[in-house]
Amino acid sequence: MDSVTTVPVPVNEPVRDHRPGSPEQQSLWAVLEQLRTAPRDLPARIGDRWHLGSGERIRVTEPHRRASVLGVLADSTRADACLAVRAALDAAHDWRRLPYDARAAIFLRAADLLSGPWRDRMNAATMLGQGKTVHQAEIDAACELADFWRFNVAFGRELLEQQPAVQPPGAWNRLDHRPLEGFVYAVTPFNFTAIAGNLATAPALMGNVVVWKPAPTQQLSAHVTMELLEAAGLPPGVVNMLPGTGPAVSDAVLDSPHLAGIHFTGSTDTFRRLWGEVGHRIGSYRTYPRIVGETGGKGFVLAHPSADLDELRTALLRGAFDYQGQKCSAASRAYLPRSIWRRLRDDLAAAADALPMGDVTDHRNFLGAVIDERAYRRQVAAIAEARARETCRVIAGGEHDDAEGWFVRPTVLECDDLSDEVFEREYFGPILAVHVFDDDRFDEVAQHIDRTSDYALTGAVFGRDRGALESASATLRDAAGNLYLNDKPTGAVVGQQPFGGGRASGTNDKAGAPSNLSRWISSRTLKETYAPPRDHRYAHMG
Ligand SMILES: NC(=O)c1ccc[n+]([C@@H]2O[C@H](COP(=O)([O-])OP(=O)(O)OC[C@H]3O[C@@H](n4cnc5c(N)ncnc54)[C@H](O)[C@@H]3O)[C@@H](O)[C@H]2O)c1
Ligand SMILES: N[C@@H](CCC=O)C(=O)O
Repeated sequence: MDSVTTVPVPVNEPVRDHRPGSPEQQSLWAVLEQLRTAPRDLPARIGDRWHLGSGERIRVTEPHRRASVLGVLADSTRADACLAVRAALDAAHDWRRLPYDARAAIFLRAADLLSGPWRDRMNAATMLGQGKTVHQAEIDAACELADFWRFNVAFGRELLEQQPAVQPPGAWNRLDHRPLEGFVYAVTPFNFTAIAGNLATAPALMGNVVVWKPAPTQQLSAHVTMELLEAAGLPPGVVNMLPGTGPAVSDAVLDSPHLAGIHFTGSTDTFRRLWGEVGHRIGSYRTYPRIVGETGGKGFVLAHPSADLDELRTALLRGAFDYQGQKCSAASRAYLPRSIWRRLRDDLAAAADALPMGDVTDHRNFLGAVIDERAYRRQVAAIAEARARETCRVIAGGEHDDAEGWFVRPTVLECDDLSDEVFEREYFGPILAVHVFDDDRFDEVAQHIDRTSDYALTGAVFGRDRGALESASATLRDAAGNLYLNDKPTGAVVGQQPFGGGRASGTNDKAGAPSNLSRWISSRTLKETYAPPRDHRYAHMG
C-alpha cells in the first residue's frame, strides 16, 4: 500500500483488580485449574515446526509447590540452534520486505488478543510458572506486554518518519531505515513475561528475524507467548524459540557470521559473558552486532527527615517484597534518618512479618516463593552471613522453608557498616538492607550511595523538603537510570517511565522506547540529485 497512514495512538492497558468474587477472578481461576492438571510438553519452535529435541529434559514446576510439574522442555542443543538460525535466515527475505504497517498489524492484533481472550491463559501461566500473585501477573503478563506491543508500533513509526532536516534546491535527501542484516539473538530472564515477549518482538517489528532463548523457569508463559504470536499471524521463522539453559545455543548462535544483534535482559554476569564471547569472535561477523542488555540492580531508597512515614513504609514494603523482591528494580537497600527510623522501625518490622506468603493461587497472599533452588540457596546464605556479622541485625523475617516450595520470609536487615556487602550485592530476593544515619548527614549519604554499588538501575528519594529532593536528585544523577521521587522504585509503565539503567545495570537503551527500537535498524542515506554538474572544474580555478 502506498498511502501514508497513521498508526493508532497507544493507551496503557487498564489493570484489572481481580477482587474476590469478581467475574475476572472466576474466569482466571478456571484456567489456573486447567494448567495445573494438565502438564504439557514445552517444545522449541523452529520455523513452522514444534520440536521437542533430544536434549536433557528439564521440568517446569510451581515455585510455591515444588512437586507440581507444569511441563517438560528439552534443553536445546547446538544442532537445534543451527536449525533455528537457518529458519530465521530463510524467513528474513519475505519479512523484511513486508510493509511496516503489515508487521505492525500483527503486533497490534497480538496485543488485542492478549488483553482479551488470551489474558487468562497468559496470567495463569505466569502465576503458576513464575510464582506471581494475580496482581503481579496482571501488571506484567497482561498489561505490560500489551503495552509494549502497542507503544512499540507508535515508536517504530516515529523512527521511520525521521528524515533529513534539510532539502536544498536540486536534490532530495532521504533515509531508508533498514532492518539489520542477519538475525537478532534474544536472551530473556525468568521474572517478567512482558520483558521476554518484548525482547523477542521489538527487533521483529522493525523487520528483523529472531532466535529467542527464554529462561527455563519462564518456559510455560514463553510457550503461551509463542502460540499467541502465531495466532496473531506472525509468519513461521520470524521468531524461533529455543527452550533451555543457553550455553549450547550460544555456542552455535554466536558462531554464526550472521549474528546482527543481541537483545538481552538478565544478570550482569551472563551479559558480560555473552559480550566477551562476541568480542572474541568480532572479526568473524558480517556486521558489528548491536548489543543491548538490561542487567542487574541494587535499587535504593533514600529518605529525608521530612519524609511522610506512611508513604515511606508502603513504598519499602511494596518496593522490596512485591514478587518476592525478584525485580531488578526492587528496593533492596534503604538509607533512613535516625528520627524517621525511631518511629518507623517497629511498624515496618511488624508489617513485614505480617505479610501473608504462600501459594499464589490463594488470593489472600501478598507474596509467593522465590523462583528455584538456586535463588532459595542464595537468600538463605545471604541471611546467614548477615546474621553472623556483629554489625547486622535481622529485624524482620529471616526464616525460610523449602518443604513445599522455595519460601523465604520477607527479611529486613539493619546494618551499621555503610560498606557492608548487603548494600552492594544483588540477592534478587525478599531481603531489604537498612542503614540508619544521623539526620544531618543526608547529603553525605547521598554521595555515598552514588559511590557504593556497581549498579545504577533504580532509586527513590522520599521527602517533603523540595530542596532536599533537588539536591539528592542532582547528586544521584548517574546512580539510577530510573529515579523516583516520593514513589517506590518498581513498577515502571511503558510509555510513562522508559526503563533501564547504566553502569553495571546495562546499556540503558530503555525498553519500550524509541531509543531501543533505533538499535534494530540500520539506516541508509539516499541523496538524489536532479541536475548533476557536468564539468569537474571549480569556480576558484578561474
Ligand atoms: N535491568 C532490567 O531491565 C532487568 C529486568 C529483569 C531482570 N533483570 C536482571 O535479571 C537477573 C535475573 O534474571 P535471571 O535469573 O533469568 O538472569 P540470568 O542471567 O541467570 O539468565 C538470563 C537468561 O540468560 C540465559 N543464559 C545464561 N547463560 C547463558 C548462556 N551462556 N547463553 C545463553 N543464555 C544464557 C538464562 O537461561 C536466561 O534465559 C537479575 O540480575 C535481574 O536484575 C534485569
Ligand atoms: N520494569 C520493572 C522491572 C523489571 C525488572 O525486573 C519495574 O519497573 O519494576
